[in-house]
Amino acid sequence: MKVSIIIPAYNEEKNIDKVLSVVTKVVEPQKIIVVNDGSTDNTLKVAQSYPVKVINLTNNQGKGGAMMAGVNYTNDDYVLFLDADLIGLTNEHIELLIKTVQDEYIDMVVGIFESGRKSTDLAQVVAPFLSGQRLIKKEHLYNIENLNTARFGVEVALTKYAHKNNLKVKEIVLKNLTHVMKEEKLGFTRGFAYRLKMYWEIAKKVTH
Ligand SMILES: O=c1ccn([C@@H]2O[C@H](COP(=O)(O)OP(=O)(O)O)[C@@H](O)[C@H]2O)c(=O)[nH]1
Ligand SMILES: O=C(O)[C@@H](COP(=O)(O)O)O[C@H]1O[C@H](CO)[C@@H](O)[C@H](O)[C@H]1O
Repeated sequence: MKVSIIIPAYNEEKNIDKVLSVVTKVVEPQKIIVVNDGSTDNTLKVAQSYPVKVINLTNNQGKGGAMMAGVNYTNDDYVLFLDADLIGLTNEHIELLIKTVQDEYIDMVVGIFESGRKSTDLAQVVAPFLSGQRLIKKEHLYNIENLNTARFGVEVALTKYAHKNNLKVKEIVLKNLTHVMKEEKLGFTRGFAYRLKMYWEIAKKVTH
């Protein structure tokens, strides 16, 4: 089974090291694709300092657009999406995600944070279908309309497609994993405003 890891990254210069230092030890470098989504910080430079493929989008496309840029680049049959701001990622997490698809012929595996931090654990208990950590058979992605413009609605679009088409989906627990929250990245006011924008992008996909 051939899997590429796709990491969409927008202004993650402070966070992406923690992810790339782990994935580059587990997976062959040519299988790792970082998509710099028009960042205005040094994300591009940091990503380029690792032995990975870096796709540089000069304008911000939103998360869905960045993910699909990676999907369109790879020839592998499966793609594993990981957020660039994970804290506590280990090779066991990556191996578990890949092994689950391999052993159980699952179409999509969704990784859920547990015992990472109370706030992020809770967010994923409430809305596991939003998780950015997921491995999926690439062919499905071409059947879903407008993923590249879905921005933060991309996970809802994937979840809805999976449900409608009776895909085999499995949620697995990723222990001791969390991520940097928007308010931590941007400060409370800007972070909260960005969160509301994300909810709007999600809501548009829920109702569409
Ligand atoms: O326009 C964007 C917004 C986000 N991201 C990336 O998508 C992932 C999830 O975004 P974020 O961490 O902001 O969302 P959260 O997990 O806080 O909801 C991260 O790797 C971001 O760098 C992106 O590539 N383009
Ligand atoms: O879990 C959530 O409610 C949101 C927000 O996370 P935080 O409140 O910033 O920890 O994060 C997820 O949702 C986004 C939209 O589906 C995904 O793109 C992110 O990858 C995911 O972490």
